[in-house]
Amino acid sequence: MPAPPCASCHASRAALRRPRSGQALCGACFCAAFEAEVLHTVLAGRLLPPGAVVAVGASGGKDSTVLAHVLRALTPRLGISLQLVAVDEGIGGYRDAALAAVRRQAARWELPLTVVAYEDLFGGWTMDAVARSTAGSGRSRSCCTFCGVLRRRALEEGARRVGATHIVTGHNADDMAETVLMNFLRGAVPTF
Ligand SMILES: Nc1ncnc2c1ncn2[C@@H]1O[C@H](COP(=O)(O)OP(=O)(O)OP(=O)(O)O)[C@@H](O)[C@H]1O
Repeated sequence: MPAPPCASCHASRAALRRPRSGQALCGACFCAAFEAEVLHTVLAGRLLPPGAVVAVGASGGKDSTVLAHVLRALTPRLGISLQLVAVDEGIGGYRDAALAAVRRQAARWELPLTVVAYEDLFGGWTMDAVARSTAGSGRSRSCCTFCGVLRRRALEEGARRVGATHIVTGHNADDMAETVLMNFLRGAVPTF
């Protein structure tokens, strides 16, 4: 069955159906609607005032890539400036490729990039070293816990180095749902 026409421009075929509204949109109209919603959210919530220096936590993944891309498009209307901050956790075979992606993005977008490495910040400790030291101690599952805490610290340090007034990350509803589910699985639920 052919895709329906775009509900916004009526000229192109729809590429997707928006989950909440059910609206079928083509790629160009979806991107325009998404950018307008982000702009409205930022302005209505006064999240990023004019003049803000915004550090974008850039992991090289899709969420922070979309975040940086959209904020860059909105920069003239918001009157903010952007800085990319990437954290190198020192996870061999994983973060190297992601950091290379962030470097390519920074070059394409002509945005300044600052990389903060755990190894430099935490006296030679990388996540690989943390994993080795916790392996066999029955605490190896807590690697993510260590990494989350250290990453927040590293992002703050990166933001401090570039003089940022705000930090933004690509956390979204999926991440929140994942956190809630993981807390349930660990038995970390509120007791009344
Ligand atoms: N190494 C990193 N350097 C800088 N920011 C990071 C890093 N890892 C995560 N972040 C920030 O935290 C957000 C959530 O990270 P998470 O690990 O949950 O990845 P994700 O939800 O898959 O997002 P993404 O697709 O951007 O990687 C990212 O969108 C990014 O803004």
